[in-house]
Amino acid sequence: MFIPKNLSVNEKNHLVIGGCDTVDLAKEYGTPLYVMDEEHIRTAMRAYKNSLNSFYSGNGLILYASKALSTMYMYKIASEEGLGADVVSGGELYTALKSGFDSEKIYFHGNNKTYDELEFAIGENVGRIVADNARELDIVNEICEKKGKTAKVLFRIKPGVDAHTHEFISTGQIDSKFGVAIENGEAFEIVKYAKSLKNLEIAGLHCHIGSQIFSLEPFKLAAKIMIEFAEKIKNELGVEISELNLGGGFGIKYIESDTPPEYEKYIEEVSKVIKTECAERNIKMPFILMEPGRSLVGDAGITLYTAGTVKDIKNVRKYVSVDGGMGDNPRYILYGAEYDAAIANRANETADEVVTICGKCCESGDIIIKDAKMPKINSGDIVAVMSTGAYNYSMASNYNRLCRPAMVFVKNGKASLKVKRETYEDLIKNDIL
Ligand SMILES: Cc1ncc(COP(=O)(O)O)c(C=O)c1O
Ligand SMILES: N[C@@H](CCCC[NH3+])C(=O)O
Repeated sequence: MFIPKNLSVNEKNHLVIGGCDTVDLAKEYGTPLYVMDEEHIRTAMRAYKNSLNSFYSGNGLILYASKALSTMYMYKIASEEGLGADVVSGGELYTALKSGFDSEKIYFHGNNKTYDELEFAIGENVGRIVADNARELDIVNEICEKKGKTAKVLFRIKPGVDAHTHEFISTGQIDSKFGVAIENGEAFEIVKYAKSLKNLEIAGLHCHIGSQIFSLEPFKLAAKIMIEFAEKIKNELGVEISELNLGGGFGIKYIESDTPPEYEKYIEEVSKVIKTECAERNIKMPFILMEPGRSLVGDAGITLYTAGTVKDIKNVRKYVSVDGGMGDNPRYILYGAEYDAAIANRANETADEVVTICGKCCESGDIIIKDAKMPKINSGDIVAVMSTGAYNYSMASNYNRLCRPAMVFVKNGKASLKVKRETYEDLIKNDIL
């Protein structure tokens, strides 16, 4: 059982986050409940920014990869902290804009942006379109022609780097649906093609090699390959990039044995590679973008559940069912993801049982933690699952017509509701009899 550093235990033996007693939170807002530690998020954002200032003279911008947790309040925090945002759909873009986010600082991603989405993005003057393929360039060019605008584009490049992460979240290799590869010449061809389109301005290159990565080596290798490619298009096409976007992917601690390096180290090392490679190849040092998602919000969040059925199948397994599950956290069923948990109302008890914490959906794979080492859990206990801030709410579903949980942000002992709990009415609001 591992309790992240930003959590503590109070005199009632209750788990505390952002100065708030989690048992009180569960009482006031109900369960399941997503709880986000606002100060922790802001501190992580500042750490990224400060490192960029220290190691790359501030010549860059941190973009919040909002797919990790896309809510209006999250865009507000990112904006207040001076970050840009990476959005990947019309829906994320709409949410960001509705929160008042500066469209100039929005980078629009996606491997299959629709015509409508691109028209929306260009109409709203998003800062950059990160172009995935040649078809998309044609659409962007056509929309710009119609609107009398110019779009600034980056190209999503597959640098051919193995990120050593789960197959489903590995994206830098040639066999990936995202972007164009360097190794088969497609990347070169797309830059050449873009040059021929009159309503585009080539701003630079982008890569993203995967997610939940612990080793710095793949990031450094990707940066090197991207600068080599920048040199090639400069020499052979006369295209000089002004921006290099290195994506996100930085891993976080979900369980005790996870050991992510500090992001300061990551930015320091990658900056060194860029400086050296640019100097050697006579390339102008590009404006750098980084797109962390998980590492900004992942370990800032916990989910509170109420334990219900406890089923001890002698000599087989003990199951504790909670009032949520794969609907609010599908990461076990998708990736076999591992989590740690505590009993919020008896936080300091010794973990001397092995139990499987499962959800209430009609799927045997609806598990949150398999074989968790926990103190004895009784019906009615509040179970707090750690590090659920990223890719939980954003990937939540209404499977089995469960209502998506509420989300509160906590800070200095105060909680503020930022996403309301869905109601049965919400579930049927688009149904037609
Ligand atoms: C293009 C792009 N940028 C950034 C991210 C954020 O990744 P992470 O949450 O692992 O930092 C992703 C998701 O993997 C992505 O696809
Ligand atoms: N959703 C994934 C990561 C994919 C990141 C987006 N490309 C996860 O929960 O780990």
